[in-house]
Amino acid sequence: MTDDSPVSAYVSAEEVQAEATVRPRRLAEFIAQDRVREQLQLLIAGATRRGDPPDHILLAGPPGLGKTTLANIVAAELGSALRVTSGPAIERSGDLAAMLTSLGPGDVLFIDEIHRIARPAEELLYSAMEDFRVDVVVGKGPGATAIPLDVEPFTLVGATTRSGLLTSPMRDRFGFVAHLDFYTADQLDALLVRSARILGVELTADGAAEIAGRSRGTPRIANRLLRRVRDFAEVRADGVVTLDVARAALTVYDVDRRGLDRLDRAVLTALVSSFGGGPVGLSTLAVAVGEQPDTVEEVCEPFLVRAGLLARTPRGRVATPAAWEHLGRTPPPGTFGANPAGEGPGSQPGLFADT
Ligand SMILES: Nc1ncnc2c1ncn2[C@@H]1O[C@H](COP(=O)(O)OP(=O)(O)OP(=O)(O)O)[C@@H](O)[C@H]1O
Repeated sequence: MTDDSPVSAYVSAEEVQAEATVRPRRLAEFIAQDRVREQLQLLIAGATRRGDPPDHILLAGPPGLGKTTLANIVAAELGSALRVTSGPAIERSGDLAAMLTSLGPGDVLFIDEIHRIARPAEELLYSAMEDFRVDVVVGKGPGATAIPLDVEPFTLVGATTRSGLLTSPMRDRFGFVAHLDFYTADQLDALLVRSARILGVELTADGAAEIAGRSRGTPRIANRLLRRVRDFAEVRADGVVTLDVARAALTVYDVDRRGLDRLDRAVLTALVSSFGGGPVGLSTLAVAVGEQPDTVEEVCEPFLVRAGLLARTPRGRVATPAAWEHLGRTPPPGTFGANPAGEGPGSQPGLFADT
């Protein structure tokens, strides 16, 4: 899967507007993630009763699961203004200091990809989060002076797809950490019904279930597939998204019944057809599908592993029996997972392993 794939979890610039149309505005409209919703609701209600801004909030989880949406919702529920930036956009700590000192009382500052913030800016953020104060350094060398500036009490909402990369001083300053999980097909079904209503798309129950099943547990992908299927329904059918329309449309977009795209399937097919199911090293596998190892590792593999189709073993990548089955093939005896004691390609140590 590449960034422009219909099942990429990343959002393109053109999609921002389309996403905004269906973005839930209030906690009550936010589908699933019940535990996180309940915890946030308590946090917001408690703070509102006391008249203080709530603790700083860290939202962790893979792309497209609703972190930006929740940041917007927190501000809306508090009736506060939202200021938005991202870790990579904060190049100099002075930029962050300017942003912090211009916040109004109770504002919500959303920093997306907070794990990518530069170290000097991160250090500035510590004192802002803890003491509502920043020290701005003026001048250089021995003559440099730190000027303390007050920051209005605010709530920081940080979002990260890589919570493991956050430093512990950073993580410790968040009073509330929420981990977002992938959505079940039923939850995505409900989400699609809601989005279809907002977009004015007629969607049958089996049409919704078909799209939900191919959406890789991710709301962003579900909404995107709905838009693609709507195009197909309007151009090639009578506008209604039925099971047949959804299937035909998603075939055109190369998204299979489990949500795999062309590259995902190429990886599995190479593994099964060229390497007997593995184990095979990452770089060998990447060459076989004509992609960079990074793309295979970071873009395809997380979903294939989560879907139980590929395993990363110390000896290399291995297709699971489910992968063989998904490709309509029968795994030979002794294939990984099929016969733990067995023989066959999967049991030959080091075969094809290069990394
Ligand atoms: N629980 C939900 N209910 C309804 N819609 C949702 C939900 N979660 C996400 N969405 C929709 O999915 C899309 C992606 O969500 P969002 O932009 O919040 O994801 P994200 O986790 O911030 O992604 P990224 O990490 O890439 O910024 C949006 O259009 C949003 O409306």
